Amino acid sequence: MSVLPPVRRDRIIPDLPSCFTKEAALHTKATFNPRVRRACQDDRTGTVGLKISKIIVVGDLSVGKTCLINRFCKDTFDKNYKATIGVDFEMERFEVLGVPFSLQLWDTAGQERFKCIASTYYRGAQAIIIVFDVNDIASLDHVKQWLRDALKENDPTSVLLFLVGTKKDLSSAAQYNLIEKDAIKIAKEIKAEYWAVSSLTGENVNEFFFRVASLTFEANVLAELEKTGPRKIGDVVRINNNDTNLFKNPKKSKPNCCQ
Ligand SMILES: Nc1nc2c(ncn2[C@@H]2O[C@H](COP(=O)(O)OP(=O)(O)OP(=O)(O)O)[C@@H](O)[C@H]2O)c(=O)[nH]1
Ligand SMILES: [Mg+2]
Repeated sequence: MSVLPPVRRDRIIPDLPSCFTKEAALHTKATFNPRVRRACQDDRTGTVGLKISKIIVVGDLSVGKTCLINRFCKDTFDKNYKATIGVDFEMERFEVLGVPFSLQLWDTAGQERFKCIASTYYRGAQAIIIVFDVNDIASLDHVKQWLRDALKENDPTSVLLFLVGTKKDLSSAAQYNLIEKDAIKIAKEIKAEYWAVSSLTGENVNEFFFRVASLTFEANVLAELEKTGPRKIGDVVRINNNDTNLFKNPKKSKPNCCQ
């Protein structure tokens, strides 16, 4: 018997959503991998529907990490800045190709004094979302450092990377185009998929998280098929095995390493 309510209708993903730009995408295929589609049709997705995929969101202070998550999960926007202390998380349940799929979105602190608390929660991520503010070039310059820190706790060969520019509403088209060039260059260097969003207007926020859910789901199913059958040429498996069981409550307790 299921202990969970049905997935919200606006969290159902029947097709692979498009990338933001083909210039910096994890892949540019129009549909889900055929093996994944077949596995979903034939009910051969194993434990994928029972697990939670951990997604961590990192980046400089005040770039808009919390607002991004709140826009997607609660459809709210707060114009007042309240620093995240350590970490927080939200759960989002989807249905992808008819299979239930859950993401745990970990919102981490960008402020230096809370970073050591936050970094203890980096481990076991299936995707890392690195956030910068499109109006603040310094926050883009710090992206690689955030990635280095997050990868200390994760397997670089299996984790999916996303680079997200926020506060697009505050930028003129000319300013935005300028920083986009640099951002796409960095996204390509670090092999991340690039997105630009506004949590104030909601522009691209749902599209972005649907893409994160879809690509993480696809990687999970491919990893599951890898366990149960022979690999076929052309399949890309990028996932680790640190997912959490859906029926266990993640601990929110905070370590006391920071003063
Ligand atoms: N105009 C505009 N303001 C935004 C947007 N996203 C966030 N902000 C504002 O930027 C400030 C910081 O946002 P937060 O989401 O709290 O930033 P954060 O990255 O979580 O910061 P830390 O928790 O300290 O790491 C707030 O005043 C938000 O209202 C956006 O898309 N557009
Ligand atoms: Mg925050």
